[in-house]
Amino acid sequence: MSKINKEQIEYAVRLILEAIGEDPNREGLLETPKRVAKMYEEVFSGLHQDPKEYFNTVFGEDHEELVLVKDIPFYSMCEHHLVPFFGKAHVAYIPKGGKVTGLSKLARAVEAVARRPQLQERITSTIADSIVESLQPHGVMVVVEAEHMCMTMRGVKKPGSKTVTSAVRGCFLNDDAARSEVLSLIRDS
Ligand SMILES: Nc1nc2c(ncn2[C@@H]2O[C@H](COP(=O)(O)OP(=O)(O)OP(=O)(O)O)[C@@H](O)[C@H]2O)c(=O)[nH]1
Ligand SMILES: [Zn+2]
Repeated sequence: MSKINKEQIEYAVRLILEAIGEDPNREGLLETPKRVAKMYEEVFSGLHQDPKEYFNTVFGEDHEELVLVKDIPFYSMCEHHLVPFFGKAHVAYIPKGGKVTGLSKLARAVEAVARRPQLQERITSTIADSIVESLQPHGVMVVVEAEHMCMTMRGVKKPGSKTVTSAVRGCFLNDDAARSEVLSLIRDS
């Protein structure tokens, strides 16, 4: 069963509609609280997932070289305004001791972390730390680039501006060449 209380969301959405001066009983809005509740259940489903659970299965592959999954699209909700921010995550790691995970698991972890009220910095560091804790690799590097709707459709109104965050762990911290390699691979399309 879902841990998200859809009835409570529906009630709250009705209140918001009233508060902005709308009539929640007009035909076009009758189903809106239900739709919003269903949408929130989906976009906040990551709150009840642990990204580390995706790394439970590992292949005993003897590859201690770079693995990079880049351009993983994600959608998240800014925790300050509850409007979307979205972009791409790039996840790199150097496995150790045969702990090589499935490539799709890296994308699943991004999804689980993004589908919560979030900050871009926290998405970036949570992904990196989950990989460190689960796979104990030589190093991890996560780069996230995103456009924040709270900076484009409202407030400072700067459409097209992008925020880039990175989290660097393990051997990448002391290895400029390895960091540059990841960055240039991310840039090459
Ligand atoms: N660090 C960080 N800040 C974010 C993120 N998403 C939104 N913000 C910022 O959170 C801040 C909230 O600022 P406040 O002054 O409390 O809220 P506000 O009056 O709505 O701010 P404005 O957006 O400047 O109108 C804004 O500067 C947003 O740009 C994020 O992922 N990381
Ligand atoms: Zn915001």
